[in-house]
Amino acid sequence: MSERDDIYTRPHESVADFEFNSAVARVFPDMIKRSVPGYAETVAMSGIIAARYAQPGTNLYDLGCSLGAVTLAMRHALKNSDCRIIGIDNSQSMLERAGHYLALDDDGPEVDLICADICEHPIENASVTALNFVLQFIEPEKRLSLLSRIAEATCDGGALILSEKIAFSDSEQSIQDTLHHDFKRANGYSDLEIAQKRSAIENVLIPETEEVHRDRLKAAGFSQVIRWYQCFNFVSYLAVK
Ligand SMILES: C[S@@+](CC[C@H](N)C(=O)[O-])C[C@H]1O[C@@H](n2cnc3c(N)ncnc32)[C@H](O)[C@@H]1O
Ligand SMILES: O=C(O)C(=O)C[C@]1(C(=O)O)C=C[C@@H](O)C=C1
Repeated sequence: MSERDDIYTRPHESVADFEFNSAVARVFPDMIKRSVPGYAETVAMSGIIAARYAQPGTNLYDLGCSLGAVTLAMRHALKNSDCRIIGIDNSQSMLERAGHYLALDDDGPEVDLICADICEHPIENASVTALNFVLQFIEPEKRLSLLSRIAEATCDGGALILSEKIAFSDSEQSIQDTLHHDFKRANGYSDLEIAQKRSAIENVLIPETEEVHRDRLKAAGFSQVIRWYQCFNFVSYLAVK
C-alpha cells in the first residue's frame, strides 16, 4: 500500500518549486494516481503498444521512468523477448524505489535502470521509447533535440509513446482546468492543496498544445502521429518512425 500524498497538507510559509525528491518519491504512486486522470490506463496501454512495435534484438526505453511503472508494463508484455528495457531517470530517489520494485519482479526481458539526464544520455538501437508525462518537465527549448535523438535512434517501424498534460485554446482551457480540479477534489485533495500544487509546478511543468506536439514530432523525424487516449487535459500519442 503506497503512502498517501500529504505534501501540500503541511503548513508552508511559501510553496517551493516542485521537484522529484525523496518526499515525492515516497508518495508518488498515490500522488500521480490522484493527480493524473487516466494514468493507470496510459501505463497499461504502453505495454500493449510496446508489444506491437518492439522488434527483436532492440532496446526499449522508458525515459523519465520514475518508479518504473511503464518499464514493468513493457517487460510483462514482452515476456519471451530478446529485447532489453532501459529505464532512465535523473532522480536518485525515484530510481532507488524503482530498483526495489524491479527486485520483486522476474517476469520478462533484462532491465537496466540508469540515473542520468535524458537530454544527455545516449539512445541507441531503439524500437520503442516511452515518455509518460515526462517531456512536460523538459525545458521547451530542449524538447526538439531530445525527440530528434529518439527518432534518429529508432528503427523503421518503431515507435514513441508520448503522454502529456497539454494546453488548449483559451475557451477550452478553462473548462479543462475545471474538470482537472474536479478530478483532484474527487480524489481527496482540498482546494488549498490543489492551489499549492498548481503554484509549485507552474514553472516546472510546461504544457504545450496538441498542434505544437504534432508539428514537433513530425519535425523530429516521426512519419505518423495519432492520439490514442485522452482524459481531460492529459493526452497520449503514438508516433511511428
Ligand atoms: C511525472 S514523472 C513520470 C512518470 C513515469 N513516467 C510513470 O509513468 O510513472 C516525471 C519523471 O521524469 C523525471 N525527469 C524529469 N526531467 C528529467 C530529465 N531531464 N532526465 C531524466 N529524468 C527526468 C523525474 O525525475 C520524474 O521521475
Ligand atoms: O497537473 C497537475 O496538477 C499535476 O499534479 C500533474 C503531475 C504530472 O503530470 O506529473 C505533476 C506532478 C506529479 O508527478 C503528479 C502529477
